[in-house]
Amino acid sequence: MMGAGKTTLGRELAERLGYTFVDLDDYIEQREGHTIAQLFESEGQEQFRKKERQALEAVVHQYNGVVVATGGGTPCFFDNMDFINQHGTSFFLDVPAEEIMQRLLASDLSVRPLLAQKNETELKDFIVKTLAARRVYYEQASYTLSGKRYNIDQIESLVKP
Ligand SMILES: Nc1ncnc2c1ncn2[C@@H]1O[C@H](COP(=O)(O)OP(=O)(O)O)[C@@H](O)[C@H]1O
Ligand SMILES: O=C(O)C1=C[C@@H](OP(=O)(O)O)[C@@H](O)[C@H](O)C1
Ligand SMILES: [Mg+2]
Repeated sequence: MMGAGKTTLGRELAERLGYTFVDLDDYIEQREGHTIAQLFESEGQEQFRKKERQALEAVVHQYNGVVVATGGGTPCFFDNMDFINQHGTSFFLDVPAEEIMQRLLASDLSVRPLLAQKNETELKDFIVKTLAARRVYYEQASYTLSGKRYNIDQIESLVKP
């Protein structure tokens, strides 16, 4: 989910493993020459999801030994979750909604177009509802990491060949 810490943890895990780190949002922004917010604004979410899937495929083919931090919506469109699991080991960061809320409120909401311009009540409502709707996709991950803090040694041991 947005704010769960995929980008932060992914970067750290890649460093530990000596793998390349790719943040899928950053990758799309570089390919397209526009920010995620601009892409949502100019083309809408449906077109963004197509670009996101294309980027996912491109990353898988481009790198060998890569940690990918997807966007929070990536697993929930097309057969992306199957694609992810066919090509790697996946992790669902199952962070409590209350903690996600705190993290997002302390961050810049404008970079996440689905959250921009929401007040605190709307944000809370959106996170709880979206998390509930997306859980069915997220739970298809190879591993679920629950809670606010993770043991990076443990995660490393799950992916180390
Ligand atoms: N384990 C953590 N504990 C507290 N704050 C965190 C943790 N991981 C990430 N954050 C913070 O939460 C926000 C969202 O993290 P980020 O890695 O961008 O999440 P995501 O990529 O899943 O949207 C950032 O401000 C980040 O600094
Ligand atoms: O959950 C989502 O639908 C989205 C999550 C974002 O990534 P993060 O999960 O890294 O914030 C980004 O891909 C876009 O704003 C849409
Ligand atoms: Mg991210």
